[in-house]
Amino acid sequence: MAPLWCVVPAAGRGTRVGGDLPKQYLPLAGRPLILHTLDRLAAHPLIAGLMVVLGAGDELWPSVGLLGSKPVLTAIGGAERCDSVLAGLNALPSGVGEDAFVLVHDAARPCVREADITRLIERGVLAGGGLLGAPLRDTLKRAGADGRSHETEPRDHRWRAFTPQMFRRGDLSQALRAASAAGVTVSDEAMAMERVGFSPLLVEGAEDNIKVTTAADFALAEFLLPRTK
Ligand SMILES: Nc1ccn([C@@H]2O[C@H](COP(=O)(O)OP(=O)(O)OP(=O)(O)O)[C@@H](O)[C@H]2O)c(=O)n1
Ligand SMILES: C[C@](O)(CO)[C@H](O)COP(=O)(O)O
Repeated sequence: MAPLWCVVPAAGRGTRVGGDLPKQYLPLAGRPLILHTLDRLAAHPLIAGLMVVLGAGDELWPSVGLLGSKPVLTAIGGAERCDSVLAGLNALPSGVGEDAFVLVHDAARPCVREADITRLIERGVLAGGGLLGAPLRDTLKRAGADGRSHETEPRDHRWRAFTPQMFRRGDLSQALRAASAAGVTVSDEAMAMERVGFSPLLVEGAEDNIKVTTAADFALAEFLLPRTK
């Protein structure tokens, strides 16, 4: 199989973490969070190159000092994650055809496992596209504005969505444009594809592929990093 490009949205502000710096540049085990993610992606034998999507006016990227033999390009993202992903897709090299599969992986998920990426690619290609995720394992409550549980919802057939997600470049670009034109902010690539009638394959991945979202997640990610190689 020909190696794929991976778009890495890294243009968020990390508001839920707080602080002055976007979370992707905060230290995790002594190095910027984003560097762990990019190193892991670049080391994957089925990944050809990285398209890192940065925030407008990002002055920190040059100091990241990513080393390696694979191409790393950058693009400027937008207000929402979906805008950033579309900007990254648009900026991919012309050699990446519309029919080529591309991966999208959050900069904020540094603990992704090589084996999970491989499984997503192998199964996703046959299915026309898919995403890593995991079935819900907890009882699910519907909360009211009063902070009380008003209903217990069925958890059957409910999955949490992770990244990477993988689709054909042209299909995903079109689906993201369609959502944007309709004024819908999709929270992941699969949602954009679902809206145009495609049913992405759910590929079960490790639950420790966490998204660093709050300050407390840094300690968890630091614990997980050496255990998820
Ligand atoms: N406009 C945006 C928003 C998010 N992202 C990226 O999408 C990934 C997942 O988003 P999330 O965890 O929500 O990051 P933030 O938007 O930075 O977090 P917050 O919502 O707390 O500000 C991150 O790698 C983030 O940098 C992006 O590229 N462009
Ligand atoms: C794409 C994603 O990682 C799937 O879980 C997630 O939705 C991105 O984070 P956000 O908080 O929705 O921007």
